[in-house]
Amino acid sequence: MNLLVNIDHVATLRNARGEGYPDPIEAAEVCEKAGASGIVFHLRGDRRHIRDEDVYRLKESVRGTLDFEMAASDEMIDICTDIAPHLCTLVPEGREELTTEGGLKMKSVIDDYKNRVFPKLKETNIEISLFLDPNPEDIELAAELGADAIELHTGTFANADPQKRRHELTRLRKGAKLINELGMKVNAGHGLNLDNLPDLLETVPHLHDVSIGHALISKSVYWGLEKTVKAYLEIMEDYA
Ligand SMILES: CC(=O)[C@@H](O)[C@H](O)COP(=O)(O)O
Ligand SMILES: NCC(=O)COP(=O)(O)O
Repeated sequence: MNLLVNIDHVATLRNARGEGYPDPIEAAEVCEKAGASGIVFHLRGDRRHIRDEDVYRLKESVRGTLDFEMAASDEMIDICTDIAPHLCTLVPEGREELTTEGGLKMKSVIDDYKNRVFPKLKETNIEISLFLDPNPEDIELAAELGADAIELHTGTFANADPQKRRHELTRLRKGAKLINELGMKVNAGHGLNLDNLPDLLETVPHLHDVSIGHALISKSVYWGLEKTVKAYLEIMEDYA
C-alpha cells in the first residue's frame, strides 16, 4: 500500500503571493525523502493552484509514482501524453467547485471516453485510473472501458456524520472488492486525514495507492512536512 502526497495546496500557498515560494517541487522532494511512494497533482483547467510549469518540473524531479489528475479535456490529454506520468487519474471538474465534489458519472461519459479519451491515452504506457464513487454500475462500466485502476472517492465517508460513516465504509469495502474482482487496482483518496485514515484502512481491502493532500499539507503547517508524512506512513504500516 502506497502513500501518494497531493501537493496542490503547496501551490495554493505559493500563488497567494506569486513569488515562487513555497515551491511545490521542493515540497514533493521532502515528501519522497520522508518515505512517500509518489506525488499527485491536479492540473485544473483554471490553474487555480498547480501550473503547467510545475508539471514539467515535477516530471523531472519526482522519483516515485507520478499521478496526474485531470479532467478529460483535449488540452489536458495533450499535456498528459507529453509528460507521460506513470498514472493519469481522470476526475470530474467544475469551475465553481471549491474542490472535487464526487466521482465521475460513468453513464454520462462512457461514449466520449470510449471514442475519444481512452483511444488517445491507450496510445501511451500511462496507466489510466478513474475517480469514482463506490457505485457498482460505475465500477463495471470502468472495467468495460479497460481502466487499469479505480480511485475510490472517499470524500463522502470523510465528511459523513458518525451515523453514516459505517454505511459509507461498507460501500467503499464492497466497491474495493468489486474493483479487485474485475482485475483493476484499488486506489483511494479525498478528504483523508490522520483521524479517519485508520477506519478506512481497517475496513477497505486491496488498497494500492492512497492519495492524501489537503489535510496532510495543512497539518504540515504546524508539524513540518517530514514529520507529517512520517505520521501518515506510521498509520499505514500498521495495516500493510
Ligand atoms: C480528485 C481529488 O479528490 C483531489 O485530488 C482533487 O485534486 C481535489 O481538488 P483540489 O486539490 O483542487 O482541492
Ligand atoms: N485524489 C485525492 C487526492 O489527491 C487528495 O485529495 P485531498 O486529500 O486533498 O482531499
